[in-house]
Amino acid sequence: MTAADGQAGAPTDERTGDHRTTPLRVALLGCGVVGTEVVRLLTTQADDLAARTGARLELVGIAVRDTATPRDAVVDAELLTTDAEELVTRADVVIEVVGGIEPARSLLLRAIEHGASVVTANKALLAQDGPTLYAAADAAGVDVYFEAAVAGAIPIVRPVRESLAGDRVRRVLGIVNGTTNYVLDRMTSEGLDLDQAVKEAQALGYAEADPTADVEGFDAAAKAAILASLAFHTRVSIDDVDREGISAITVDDVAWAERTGYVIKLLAIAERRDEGVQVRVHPALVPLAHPLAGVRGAFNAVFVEAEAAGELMFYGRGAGGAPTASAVLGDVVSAARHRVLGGKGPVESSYADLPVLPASSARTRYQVRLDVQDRPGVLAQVAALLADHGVSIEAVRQAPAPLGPDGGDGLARLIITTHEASEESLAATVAAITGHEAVRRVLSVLRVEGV
Ligand SMILES: NC(=O)c1ccc[n+]([C@@H]2O[C@H](COP(=O)([O-])OP(=O)(O)OC[C@H]3O[C@@H](n4cnc5c(N)ncnc54)[C@H](O)[C@@H]3O)[C@@H](O)[C@H]2O)c1
Ligand SMILES: N[C@@H](CCO)C(=O)O
Ligand code: NA
Repeated sequence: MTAADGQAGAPTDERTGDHRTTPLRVALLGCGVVGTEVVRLLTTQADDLAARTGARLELVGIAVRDTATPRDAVVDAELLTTDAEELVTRADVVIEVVGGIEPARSLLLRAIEHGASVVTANKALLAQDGPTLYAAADAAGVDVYFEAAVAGAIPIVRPVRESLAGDRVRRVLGIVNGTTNYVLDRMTSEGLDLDQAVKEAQALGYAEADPTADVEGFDAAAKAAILASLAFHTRVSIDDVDREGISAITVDDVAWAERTGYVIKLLAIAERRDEGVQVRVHPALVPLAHPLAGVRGAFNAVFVEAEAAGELMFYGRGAGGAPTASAVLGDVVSAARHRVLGGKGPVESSYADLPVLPASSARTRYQVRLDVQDRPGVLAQVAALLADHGVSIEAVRQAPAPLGPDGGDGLARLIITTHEASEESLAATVAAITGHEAVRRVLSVLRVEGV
């Protein structure tokens, strides 16, 4: 089937307003949390989708691992197949919601070779090997769409790739992983420990098949790489992203954050510097007054700072079957419209080819929490260690250290917030502080962002 099939002169379906009577063949790969909701939308919105695209979207097959697995009633058992390789050769649009690198990559490449446009939610694949897919699609004259791969339902890929194509993006700062935001939120509001909160996120369908991808920041790093590539017209892979997850964050960290006017969030940060771009994912203290601090539960939010546009904020559901399926269907409609009316979606833009800078080039503020001997001169000695390393103090708070298993008597807790410092000088400072005889323990070192 070619785009020309649906152009002027084709008959119009009176009920739906279709410009053509030949349906577009849609193949679905994967029928899990997202796939099931994609089927539901394709089924329940069939007439509207036909009117919006100009052709009926006919689901011609659903590739699954096991056809005997019990499924939602919306899934027609007749459409199930375990032969994904065959299925992708007989579709105009292939939707991939299997996840992982293989066989998703081979199946998408095969679909493209056979002339299908593809829609994927697979950030892991795009962040590792997106350019291979983009090049294949470009050569075949078909589309690759991936709105669902970053921040689920939130329109963010399209705005960065298309709406801001005439501007210069300076910085992207986002909460792009629903699971970790949910977990940190539950730790903050309910005092749950990390494992309990992860189990809840899994039960709610937010977490990846292996929640390590969420907890250790791999999922957010993949999204950061995709966003950075789009924002800076430069190839950024997941290997370029400096990544730290939330597994070391304790209920104590979360409680102290709140006491000092912050909330802990896992942030994805992509910045344009004079020398190149810097992309990182890590937990950070966000001031309670900052709009990102109010992003609760599994919600996501992305700030984009562009030279002409100024600050933009995108907010909504970043995970879950139905929200993610919404983004998938939006892409399916775009790809299908091109099939009907001709034309093509955006291709990869990597012309700027900026260097990706190492993590050590990042400059940010830090908060260091430590217990010290409560005697004259200790605070001055600790302050001198920061000064020796060129790290400027913004604020110091002191409180009696809470009694712990090894006692708290005679100890004071210091919470030191710094001005901007390089990662290198901060690390050297913390090493010096840790080695000081009056310091009992350094409890945490967290970056402060969004100030
Ligand atoms: N769940 C979310 O909130 C969410 C949000 C955004 C993006 N995504 C992405 O969407 C994709 C799917 O996520 P999900 O949550 O639906 O995962 P899932 O684990 O619920 O579903 C994936 C399905 O694919 C099936 N599968 C695995 N290998 C297969 C193969 N070779 N052929 C056919 N089927 C196969 C699995 O059996 C499973 O049913 C992933 O790339 C994920 O990163 C998920
Ligand atoms: N596991 C991901 C799904 C959305 O990509 C999350 O928690 O945000
Ligand atoms: Na999105």
